[in-house]
Amino acid sequence: MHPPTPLGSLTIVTCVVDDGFPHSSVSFFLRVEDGCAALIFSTSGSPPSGRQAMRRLTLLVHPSDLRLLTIPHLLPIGGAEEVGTATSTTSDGALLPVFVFDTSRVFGSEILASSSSGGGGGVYGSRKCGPRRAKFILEAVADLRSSLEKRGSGLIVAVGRPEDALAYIAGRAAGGNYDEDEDDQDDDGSGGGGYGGGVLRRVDVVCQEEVCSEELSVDKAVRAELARAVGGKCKVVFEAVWGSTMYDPDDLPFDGGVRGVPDTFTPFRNRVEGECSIGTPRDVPDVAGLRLPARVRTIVDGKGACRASLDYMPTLSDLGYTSEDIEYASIVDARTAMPANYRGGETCALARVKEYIWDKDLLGTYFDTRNGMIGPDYSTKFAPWLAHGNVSPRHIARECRRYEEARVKNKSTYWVVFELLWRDYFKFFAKKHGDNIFRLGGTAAVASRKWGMDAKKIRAWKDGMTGYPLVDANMRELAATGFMSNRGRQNVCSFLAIDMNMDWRHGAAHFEEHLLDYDVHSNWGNWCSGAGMTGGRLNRFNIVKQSKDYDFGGEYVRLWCPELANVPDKYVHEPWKMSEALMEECGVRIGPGRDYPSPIVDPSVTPKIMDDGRGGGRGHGRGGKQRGRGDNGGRNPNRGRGQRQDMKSLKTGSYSFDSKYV
Ligand SMILES: Cc1cc2nc3c(=O)[nH]c(=O)nc-3n(C[C@H](O)[C@H](O)[C@H](O)COP(=O)(O)OP(=O)(O)OC[C@H]3O[C@@H](n4cnc5c(N)ncnc54)[C@H](O)[C@@H]3O)c2cc1C
Repeated sequence: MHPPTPLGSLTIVTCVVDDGFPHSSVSFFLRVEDGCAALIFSTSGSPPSGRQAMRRLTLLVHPSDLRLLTIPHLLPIGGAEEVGTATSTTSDGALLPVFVFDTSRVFGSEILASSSSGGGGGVYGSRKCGPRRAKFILEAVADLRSSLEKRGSGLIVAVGRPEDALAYIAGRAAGGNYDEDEDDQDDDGSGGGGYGGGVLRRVDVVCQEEVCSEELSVDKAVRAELARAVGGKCKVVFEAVWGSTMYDPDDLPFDGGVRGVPDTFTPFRNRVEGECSIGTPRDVPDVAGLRLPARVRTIVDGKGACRASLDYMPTLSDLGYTSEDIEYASIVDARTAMPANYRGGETCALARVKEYIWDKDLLGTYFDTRNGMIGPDYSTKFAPWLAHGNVSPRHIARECRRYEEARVKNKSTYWVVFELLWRDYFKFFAKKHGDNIFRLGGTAAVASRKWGMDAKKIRAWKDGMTGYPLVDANMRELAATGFMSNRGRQNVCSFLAIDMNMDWRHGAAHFEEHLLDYDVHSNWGNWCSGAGMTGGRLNRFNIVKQSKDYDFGGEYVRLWCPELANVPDKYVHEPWKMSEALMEECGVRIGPGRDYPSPIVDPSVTPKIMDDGRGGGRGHGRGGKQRGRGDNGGRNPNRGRGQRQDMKSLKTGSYSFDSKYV
């Protein structure tokens, strides 16, 4: 272990998962600077004589990024440097990382129970974070702790309201001028860490810039609580720093920056690729840069209500999950498309990047395989790790470039970076449109559409019992594994929002509960767009045609709908067309209350919504994205015939790097 930091400064890194609607997660980084209470910073670990004043405290708040590689991104490089308005010095600093599980907004038995019941507290009857993703997050936090420990640091884990936990830790680090209750008094009665009320002059909060209102409300609460806890004695400064995208918003070539981002993807892509470059991640600080303060265990001893300590790690049960949830989260379905033995965390994320790109050499064929639905290798499966900041898109883009230089450069090697650009786009899009991405009428404020609401039908969609095998297979896969292919997502989204004409937000919230890779911007942006609520033409996916195009022999459908295992290929995507005799022959009866349901919506009827003049187009989707292979809008079912041609016409673009962070 590296020796504890010398007297001078302390950095606390706090990562707060706040994974609910419309949150993703939030990490807080807190730095105490320029002198501190002696008990904390003594190099010997024992208190020097006399009391020393803590003059400055900086909180760095960074959403979603559970990886060591996040830390350098937010730290000023060597010595004094401006971080927005907050000038800080790291040369003699110490880093105290903290992760808070938000049991007041995301986890916690009351939150989880109220949402799963579909009652007043729930968001469209779905929970903010299902147990499978919660398990992934726990693994990621444990991995981060282990990485930090290997570098002589550690990770404080806490539960509760982030604002309370941070204020508690800051208060104790500040010298006992904040305590949550009497029980926290030390034996010497000095309170908190027993520092006897050192004088804190300034608290800086530097956070990752948030985009959606719930995340912003957490920031606000943190600001208020810190001000309450330590603000009477010192100045509190809050600074937001952008992160988690390949491109910096400041570099965007649109008038008004993010506010000028086009509402369709193609013009965004063309200009960004032509005029911007991808930022380069910084190196992780060395051991000296990550050193823990002495007596850190005195500051956070696990005794407070938030249980903050270097050893504490909640269980799923502590987070409010039931025994059924816990059992469900532990089951690994052999049919999963996720890579074998995947786990949350940077270690596994980097291993998957290496495996996919280098060991299995799959990057060079991604464009041709990406529309698959079975197995770990048809697409990268990077999304769950990206969503939790276990790996950065900049790192992946750099690996793609390295691969191009070492092996081959082709459409596939470009296409992964192209997909990551979609991810960037949805974050910028969410920032531009704010909470409109969560509204029924979407960013285009569509008011004309008459939505249906049928709880039983929505339940059937969620349970994979719509009678449309491709939809049902995908929904069952999601429930059983927490993953669904992009092809599947587009189809089930279109089916719920257009064919079933149900409030699309039920679908988005269901995805939010179940997806391992849930990301507020990508999920709600894709749903809003898929439902046709971002403007432009409505892009309906013809489910039967899609089934035949992408699951020709029905292998995928049979995998997830075993009732259909013996149905002949000809009928596997339209089992309702079988005669009673054929059903008998292949051992499945189709119909209400039978082995497999009949179609929930009449396959012979084009959804009414397609007649409003917006349907029939292709390539609208997320603003002109043509991944639908020319999926037709429903009026002309043959329109998609030239799909493969369309695929070929998708043009390769380019990407370049900005070396300014190297
Ligand atoms: C209705 C709907 C909801 C979605 N919800 C999410 C979500 O919550 N989180 C999420 O990460 N992706 C979401 N996506 C996008 C996409 O389906 C997944 O990113 C992808 O399927 C994940 O698998 P992969 O990592 O193998 O992707 P790959 O095909 O290997 O793509 C590489 C990476 O590019 C990014 N990417 C690819 N397609 C998209 C896209 N359309 N939008 C944004 N980023 C993209 C992802 O980060 C992905 O990991 C959604 C798509 C739809 C249609």
